[in-house]
Amino acid sequence: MSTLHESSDFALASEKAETLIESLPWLRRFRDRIIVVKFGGNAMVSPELQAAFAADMVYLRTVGLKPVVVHGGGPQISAMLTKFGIESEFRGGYRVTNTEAIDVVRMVLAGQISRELVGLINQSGAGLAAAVSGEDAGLFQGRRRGVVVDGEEVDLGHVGDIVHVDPSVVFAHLDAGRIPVVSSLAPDMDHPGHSLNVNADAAAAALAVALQAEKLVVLTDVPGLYSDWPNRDSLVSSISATELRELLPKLESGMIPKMTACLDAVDGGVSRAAIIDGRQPHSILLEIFTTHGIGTEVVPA
Ligand SMILES: Nc1ncnc2c1ncn2[C@@H]1O[C@H](COP(=O)(O)OP(=O)(O)O)[C@@H](O)[C@H]1O
Ligand SMILES: CC(=O)N[C@@H](CCC(=O)OP(=O)(O)O)C(=O)O
Repeated sequence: MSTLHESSDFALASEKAETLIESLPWLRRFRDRIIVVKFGGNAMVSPELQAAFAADMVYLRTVGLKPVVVHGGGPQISAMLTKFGIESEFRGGYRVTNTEAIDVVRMVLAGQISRELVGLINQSGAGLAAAVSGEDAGLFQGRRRGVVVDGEEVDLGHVGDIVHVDPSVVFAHLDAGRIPVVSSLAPDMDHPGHSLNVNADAAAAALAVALQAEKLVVLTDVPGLYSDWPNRDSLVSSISATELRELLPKLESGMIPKMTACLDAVDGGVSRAAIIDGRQPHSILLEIFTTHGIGTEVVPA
């Protein structure tokens, strides 16, 4: 037998009901809208968090939104490269990817992480998830890029930008009621038969623009963008595209591709972009369905 503690149970129940009611305008606003969700490798820190993420995607789809997942896997790629004895380094936030490394990148992204996420989503919502690599069905076309670090041009090897997106395959999955899970690889359009390693933040932004998504949400391992990193008092709750453009040259490492992606998305017509803490279970539900959201939001203008 269990007993009721009337006042505390009542308060807790009221709080839960208020949260549900708070979600109502957001359920209306986002109904039938596409949300691109970037799930970073650093946010996939435990099986529990991955399972919570998968359940969140099923929740979003079930209440009428259209989530599209773009996953990362930086730390997992690094671990596999180490296992194979292949060296890799990051320059300007991007992995230098030689001919040996690109095979490992593809194996980890499309062969391991994508499969795991599809499996987890399908455990929560049978048959909802479908894996799509950027190399499939003409989804992405890429072009090699270098990066300028301290004024010097650095060759990144098989690393590229997405220069063309054909989102038909993603729309087809969405129309069929599925949750597409996209890996950030692209065919190298200048070197047929070769693949490019695309930063997953950049891939998510390019896809969000092509789909004209309502929102891009990036899950990572910090609560959001710090304007004066690593000063923990400088967490930004909202920033305009103009302010972000000014801040961008002062940013470091992992935040450079992430904030560039948010800026590209908003400049490309996506209404909003947000960076949130993927280590907090169900953070995406709080971001989408509460008035103040969490993390850092990037807004146009
Ligand atoms: N200004 C900043 N604000 C927040 N995090 C920052 C900043 N500058 C650098 N970082 C680093 O960026 C990391 C997130 O990028 P990254 O490691 O590439 O994550 P992910 O795997 O999610 O893409 C954070 O863990 C943090 O260490
Ligand atoms: C060019 C480049 O750096 N590609 C990334 C692709 C994976 C990725 O972006 O994963 P996260 O989102 O977890 O960082 C890499 O090789 O790590």
